[in-house]
Amino acid sequence: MKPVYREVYSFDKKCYERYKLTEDILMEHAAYSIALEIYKRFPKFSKINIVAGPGNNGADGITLARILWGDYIVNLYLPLGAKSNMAKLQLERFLALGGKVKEECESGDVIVDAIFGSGLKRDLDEKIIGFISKMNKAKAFKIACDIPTGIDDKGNLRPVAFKADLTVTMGAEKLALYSDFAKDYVGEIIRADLGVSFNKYKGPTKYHVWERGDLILPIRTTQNSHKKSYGHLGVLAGEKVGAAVLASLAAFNFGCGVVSIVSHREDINIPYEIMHTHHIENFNTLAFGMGLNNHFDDELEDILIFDIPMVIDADMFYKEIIKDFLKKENIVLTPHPKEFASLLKIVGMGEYSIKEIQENRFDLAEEFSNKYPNVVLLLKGANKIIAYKGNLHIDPNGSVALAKGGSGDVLAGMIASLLAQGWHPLKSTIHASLSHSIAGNYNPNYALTPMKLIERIGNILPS
Ligand SMILES: NC(=O)C1=CN([C@@H]2O[C@H](COP(=O)(O)OP(=O)(O)OC[C@H]3O[C@@H](n4cnc5c(N)ncnc54)[C@H](O)[C@@H]3O)[C@@H](O)[C@H]2O)[C@@H](O)CC1
Ligand SMILES: Nc1ncnc2c1ncn2[C@@H]1O[C@H](COP(=O)(O)OP(=O)(O)O)[C@@H](O)[C@H]1O
Ligand SMILES: [K+]
Repeated sequence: MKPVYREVYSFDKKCYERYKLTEDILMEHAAYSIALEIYKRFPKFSKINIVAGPGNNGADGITLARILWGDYIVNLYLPLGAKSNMAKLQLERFLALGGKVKEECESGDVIVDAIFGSGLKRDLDEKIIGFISKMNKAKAFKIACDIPTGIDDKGNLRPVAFKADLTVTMGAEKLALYSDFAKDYVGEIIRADLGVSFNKYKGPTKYHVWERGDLILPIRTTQNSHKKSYGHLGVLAGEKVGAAVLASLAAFNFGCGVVSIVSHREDINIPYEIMHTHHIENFNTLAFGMGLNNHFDDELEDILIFDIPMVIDADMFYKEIIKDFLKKENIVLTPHPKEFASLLKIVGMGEYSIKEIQENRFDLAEEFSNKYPNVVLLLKGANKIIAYKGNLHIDPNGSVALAKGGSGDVLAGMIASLLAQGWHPLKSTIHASLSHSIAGNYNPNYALTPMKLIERIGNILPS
C-alpha cells in the first residue's frame, strides 16, 4: 500500500523551509532520477529528445539535457521558451556546456515530455496539442517528467495528453496519476526522491494505492472447522437470475462455506453446489441488487431489519429505500458510474451525468464517504475506488479484460464471500477487489468471461 497525494507543493516547501534545501537541489535530484532510468535502459549515444516547457517542469527537462550531454545525443526543444527563473538558469548552464537548442524535431530512441507538470492550469492550445500529437506518434520510448503533459490535478485530460511508457514522478505520487483517464497515459510509474528520504518528505494522507503484494487471501488455517465456520451467504435472485448465479459461484470459489440463492421462482436452474431457498433466513451475510429489478420490493423493509453485513449492488441504486440502508452498519455498496449518479441523486447530493462522475470520481467518492462514514463504497471503473470514513483506497491492478457483462456480479459475490467469512467490510472490499483485478488480468484480454474469472479466483497465488 503506498500513499498518494492531491498536491506535493507543501512537501517541497517543507524541504526549503525546514530542511534548508534549495530549489536547485530538488531539481537536480528530479532530473537525475530520470537520467538514471535512461542510463539503465539505453546504451550511451542513444538519441534522447527532450521537449521542455516554460516553467519548472521544463527546467527539470533542461537539467536532464545537461546531465546527459556528452554521454548521449541530446536534442533539447523549447517550443514556448524558458520563462521561470529556474528554467532560465538551467538553460544558461546547458548552453555553457556547449549544448544547443533545436528548432526542428528529429526522430530518436527516447522522448522526454517536460512540457507541463503540476503547474498545468488550463486547456492546452493548438500549438501544444500539435506537438503532443507528434510526440505520441513517434516510435520512441516515452518518458513523462512528473506527470504526462495534459493531465490536470484531477486526472482529467486537457483535452489530450502525452502517452508515456514511463512516468517518473517527483517527490511523491499524485492522485491524478490514478484517474481512469490517466490509466492509458501514465505507463509504469516510478517515484523519485528529491534529496531527503521519502519518510522525511511525505506527510499524512487520505489516499492510498493498493498493490498486488498487499493482497491477503482467505486461506484457511484451522483444520478443526466445518462449512458453517466459513459463513452462509444468501444471494437474492430477481429477474436476471444469471447475475445471482455468478455472484454465488464467485462467493463459493472465494471460500464462503455455504451459498444459497433466494428466489420466488421454481423454474430456475441453479448449479449443484449452490442451494436454493424461498426464504431469507439463517444467513450471516446477504448480497442483492444484481439482476433484481422489482423482485423483493415488498420485502426490502423486512431486509432492512436484519443485522447482518450486506453487499448492495446494481438495481438497488435506483430505489428510494437505499437511503434507509445507508443508515445501517456493515454495508458495502458497489455501483458503477451510472448507478453512482442515481445514488447521488436519491440521497440529494446532486445530479451528475456519467461524464461528470468520471471527471470527479475522487471528489464525489470522498464527499459521499464523508456523508456516510459507516458505509463502504466501491466505485467501479478502470481503477476501482474504495471509500470509507473519508479515506480513498485505489485499486489500479485491474485490466480492460474485466470490461464484460457479469464482471461486476463476480466482484459483488467475492466481497460478500469475505464478509460471510467474518472479515471487516473495508478489508473484505479491498482484498476482494485486488483478487478480482488480479484474476482479471487475462490474455488475450478480449476473451475473459465471468465463468473463466470465477475459475481463476482459485488460482491466485498467495503473495
Ligand atoms: N519545488 C518544486 O516546485 C519542484 C518542482 N519540480 C518540477 O516543477 C514542476 C512544477 O513547475 P511549475 O509550477 O513551474 O509548473 P509547470 O512547469 O508545470 O507549468 C507552469 C508554466 O506553464 C504555464 N502553463 C500552465 N498551463 C498552461 C497551458 N495550458 N498552456 C500554456 N501554458 C501553460 C504557466 O503559465 C507556467 O509558465 C513539477 O511538475 C516538477 O516537474 C521539480 O523540479 C522538483 C521541485
Ligand atoms: N477497463 C477496465 N479496466 C479495469 N477494470 C474494469 C474495466 N472495465 C470494467 N472493469 C471492472 O469490471 C467490473 C464491471 O462491473 P459492472 O459494470 O457492474 O458489470 P456487470 O454489472 O455486467 O457485472 C467492475 O469491477 C469494474 O471495475
Ligand atoms: K510532463
